[in-house]
Amino acid sequence: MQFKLESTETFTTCLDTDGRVEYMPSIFDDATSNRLFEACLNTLDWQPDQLYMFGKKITTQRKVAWVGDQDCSYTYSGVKKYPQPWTADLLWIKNKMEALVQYKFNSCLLNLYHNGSEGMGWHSDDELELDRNAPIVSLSLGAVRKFAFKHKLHKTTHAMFLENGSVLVMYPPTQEFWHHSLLKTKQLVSSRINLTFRCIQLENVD
Ligand SMILES: O=C(O)CCC(=O)C(=O)O
Ligand SMILES: [Fe+2]
Repeated sequence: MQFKLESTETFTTCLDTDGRVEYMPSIFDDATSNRLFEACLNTLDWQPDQLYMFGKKITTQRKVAWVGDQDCSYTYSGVKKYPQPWTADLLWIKNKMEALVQYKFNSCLLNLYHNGSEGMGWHSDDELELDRNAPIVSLSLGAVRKFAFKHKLHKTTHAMFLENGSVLVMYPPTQEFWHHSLLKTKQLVSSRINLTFRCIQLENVD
């Protein structure tokens, strides 16, 4: 399947203190984004996420799929994950993202939000396995959703909408200083898939 990459647009800098976050809308046109959404939805093994909140195990409505090189494993919210193999579509997307930020990724965490009642709470992507010097590239497919950053110390917030086919890049040391969240909404919204391309340091993996 051939996909179209929109001509290069410029990044908007959303955050430039204690890290750097850049947003680029329309990396893929709508038709391509929709095809990629369907491809991810239909070809990956989606599982509920499991996390611990106040010591209690929670199973989310939101679904996750973890994809990566064979030797990658990853601890997410205290649970060890083994990756699914890359599909041709995901490898194609990975190459585009790598060209965009000039960095190589070995894994991708995908989240599927069925509607506005599903989101992701405040956190930072600072797991020990992650290469702290690598950017995290986040591609959004499907419904437009609000995403926000909150500074860990002075609690300043920055919010933005992540559109179909857009990319948000979080450069180091953003994760050290800021939490981020995908906010829930009472508005009627269709489903959304988010892909975060990450770089796992293999030396730290047992
Ligand atoms: O859905 C999103 O845009 C954010 C997902 C996220 O923060 C994560 O996967 O760590
Ligand atoms: Fe995150």
